[in-house]
Amino acid sequence: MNILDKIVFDKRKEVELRKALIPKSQLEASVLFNRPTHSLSKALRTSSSGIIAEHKRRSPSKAEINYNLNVQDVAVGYENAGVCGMSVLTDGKYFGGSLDDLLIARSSCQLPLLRKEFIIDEYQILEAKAYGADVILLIAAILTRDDIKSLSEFAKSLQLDVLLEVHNEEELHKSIMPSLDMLGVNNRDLKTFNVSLETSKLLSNLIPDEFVKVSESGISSIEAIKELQPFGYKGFLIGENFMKTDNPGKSATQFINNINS
Ligand SMILES: O=C(O)c1ccccc1NCC(=O)[C@H](O)[C@H](O)COP(=O)(O)O
Repeated sequence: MNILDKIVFDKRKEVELRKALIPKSQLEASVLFNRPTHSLSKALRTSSSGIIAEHKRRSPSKAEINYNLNVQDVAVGYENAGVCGMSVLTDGKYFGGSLDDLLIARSSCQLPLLRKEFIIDEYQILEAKAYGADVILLIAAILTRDDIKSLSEFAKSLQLDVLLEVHNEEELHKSIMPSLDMLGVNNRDLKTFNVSLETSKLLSNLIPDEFVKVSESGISSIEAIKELQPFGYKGFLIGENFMKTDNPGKSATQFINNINS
């Protein structure tokens, strides 16, 4: 079983337990559930940097990245740096994250927040809304076209933006539909962990113009951003490069200042 299959296998069991613990009606009745959301795709269209900065303690490809930070400091630091949005990993087992991280980020900043999760069930979208997310991620590698359609339409009905992630042409072709806002190309192969910016370049002209293009993973330099911009990318999801430092907000500030100089 590859790592992605293993994550999804574990996630199915986790979601069933979560559903038994907190009924949907309780999520729908929560304070944050009916708040207005902030659109990440709209913010990216007009942003000069397009940085979506991630909170990520560990990952299957890197093991530990940073356990010495608190989410509030990271969120405030990213907001002060002028990032366009923040991604919060909520998977516990493989990334050391939680829904509480999302809630703390929500209470700490006004940025559009992406729930970075392996979403396979509508219940997780209700959780995303109840814990303060503005955007959900759908990963084409773990979903059928029918799943992508029903989950994205459900997210849109809750005024959430949808970022659909692909890694190859086949995933892209099966996924394109009007209920998506952003198409993300993951430069990391989630089965082998190989990273190459060429993936974003190769797939860019296959993404229709109505979707905001986001390049994800393995971005660690201004040169990478400058290389990807001519291919139409407006969003750049960066995790480890900021999170491996003592002060991710400061790293993001320096990064953004260099993009704009
Ligand atoms: O990061 C991993 O090792 C990973 C492994 C398996 C599934 C997903 C994984 N990462 C999720 C992400 O997409 C990244 O956290 C995100 O794009 C930021 O990447 P990076 O800047 O390289 O930390």
